[in-house]
Amino acid sequence: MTAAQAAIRTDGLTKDYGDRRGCRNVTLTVQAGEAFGFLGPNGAGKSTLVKMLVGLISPTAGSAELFGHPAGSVEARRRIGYLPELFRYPEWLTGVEALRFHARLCGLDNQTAERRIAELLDEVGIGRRGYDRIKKYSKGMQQRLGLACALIGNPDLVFLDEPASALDPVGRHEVREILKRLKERGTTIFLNSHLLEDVEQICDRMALLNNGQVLAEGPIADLLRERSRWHVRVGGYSPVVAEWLSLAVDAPLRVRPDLPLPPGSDSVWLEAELENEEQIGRLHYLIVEQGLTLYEARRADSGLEQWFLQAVSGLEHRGEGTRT
Ligand SMILES: Nc1ncnc2c1ncn2[C@@H]1O[C@H](COP(=O)(O)OP(=O)(O)OP(=O)(O)O)[C@@H](O)[C@H]1O
Repeated sequence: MTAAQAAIRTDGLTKDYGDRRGCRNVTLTVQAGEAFGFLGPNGAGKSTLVKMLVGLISPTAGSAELFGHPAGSVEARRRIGYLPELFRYPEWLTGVEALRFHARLCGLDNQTAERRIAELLDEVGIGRRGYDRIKKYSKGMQQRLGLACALIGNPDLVFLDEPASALDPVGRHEVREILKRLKERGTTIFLNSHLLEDVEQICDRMALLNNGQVLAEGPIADLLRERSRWHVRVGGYSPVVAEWLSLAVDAPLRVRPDLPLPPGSDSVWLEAELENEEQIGRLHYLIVEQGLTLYEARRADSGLEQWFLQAVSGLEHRGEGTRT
């Protein structure tokens, strides 16, 4: 990819709020068409970075470009959509009126705006409720409206700051599907989220921010190629076989009597700490080879969740109190 094709390029981007650190020396590239996850504990500086990228606040130092244009410039803004983390729309408007307002801001003519609004009401699951006043919307409905507003101008790059935090599991699933469709259409997605499962399913690459600084960055698959915990349910278990399996895969294996079993089952759950995903294939093979029955196998945690917890454990989190 050439420099001009990068959707986002930051160089030493820094923001201080007086003596409080927002972001420090962030250098990142997000290629056009990529879905990029931006993770970090509360107060890490994620929203601060997004606000600089969309041009809502100015950096203290460093620079940022979107599609080769300075962040905040009209040329850059023309290509983006933004769903802020904390947003409120005027409650007396209907959802459709709020969307019309955003369509005007994006410079859409009336005909295009009405067509886009009808498409988006459907896509984000608001439907006919779009004609209700926003004051009657639940938080989840408001979040769906926010997503529609961010997408109204058919942006090349969309910044989503916690787009599913107020949604129930069905709503989260729907938003995930919307983002997957956007990605298929080639839209670049910058996703700030604490919902690690969403990041894991949608994003190609990610960065982890802590205390304003990037701790790790790369393809999710590479970052996750680390130790993971697996649960396998087997029949015909004996301690001797389990010990043999543990030696054969070179990984600790222990029984988990606390995990629920189907009624009447004489199977047991085993937990394996594996260094890499290849080991799980070998473990399955050996279980069957030893004459045990393999009923089910699953990853014990979201791989990303475990990675995140390990990455930030022992580090100082800024929380809301620590100064620069
Ligand atoms: N306008 C502001 N004035 C002063 N300090 C601010 C301001 N905005 C953010 N901060 C501080 O900057 C730091 C980073 O905040 P930011 O909101 O960017 O973090 P975040 O990673 O988005 O957090 P969260 O996950 O909780 O949304 C925090 O310590 C916060 O208190």
